Amino acid sequence: MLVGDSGVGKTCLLVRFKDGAFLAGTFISTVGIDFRNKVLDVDGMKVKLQIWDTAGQERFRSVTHAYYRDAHALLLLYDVTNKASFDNIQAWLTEIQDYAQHDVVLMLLGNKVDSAQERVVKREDGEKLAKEYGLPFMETSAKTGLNVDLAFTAVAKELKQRSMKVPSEPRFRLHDYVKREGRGASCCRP
Ligand SMILES: Nc1nc2c(ncn2[C@@H]2O[C@H](COP(=O)(O)OP(=O)(O)OP(=O)(O)O)[C@@H](O)[C@H]2O)c(=O)[nH]1
Repeated sequence: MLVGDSGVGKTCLLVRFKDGAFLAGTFISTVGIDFRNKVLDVDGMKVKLQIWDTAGQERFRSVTHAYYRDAHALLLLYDVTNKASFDNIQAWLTEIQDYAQHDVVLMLLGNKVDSAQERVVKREDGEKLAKEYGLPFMETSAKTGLNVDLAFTAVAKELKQRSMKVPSEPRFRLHDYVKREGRGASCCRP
C-alpha cells in the first residue's frame, strides 16, 4: 500500500512501476483508493503484488484506515520538494502504528529527486529520519524512474522471504492434539 501526503507522487510511482510511464501534466488527486497488480520475478519465483494506491487527502483518511489492517507492506512517501510532506512523516508513522499490522514491511521513500532546483529536503535528513525509526530508505523519481523498480523489488523480496519462513513455534502440533483427544499418542509419532 502506498501512503503519504497528497501530491507526493504515489499514483505516479505506481504508474511508473506498472507501466514504465510518467503521468506528466495536470495533477488528478486520487479519490478514495485504487489498486493495480504486477507480477515480479524474484530470484526465479513469480511474486504477484497487489498494490493499493491511497488518497493522501485528509478527507479520505477514514477510507484508507480500513485498508491498513490487510496490508503486508507499506511504502511511505514524502516529496523532497515539499517540506510539509516530510514533516508529516511522523504523523503518518503514528497512523501506521495505530492501524497497520505490527509486523508490516515498511519503507520510507523521498520522491521527486529529479527536481534538484526545488529540493528542500536533503538526502541526509531522509536518511536520519529513517535511521531513527529503523526503516529502509530510498530516494526515488517517478519522472525518471530512479530507484522505482528497486524499491518495489526490495519489498517483494522481503515479502517472499517472510512467506517462505517456517514458523519457529508451530501454532498447531498434531502430537498435542492427539494427546488432548485421548487417543494413543504413540501411533502418531513419526
Ligand atoms: N518532478 C516530478 N513530479 C512528480 C513526480 N511524481 C509525481 N509528480 C507530480 O506530482 C503531482 C502529484 O502526483 P500524484 O502521483 O498524483 O500524487 P499522489 O501522491 O498520488 O496524490 P493524491 O492522489 O492526492 O494522494 C503530479 O503533478 C505529478 O506529475 C516525480 O517523481 N517528479
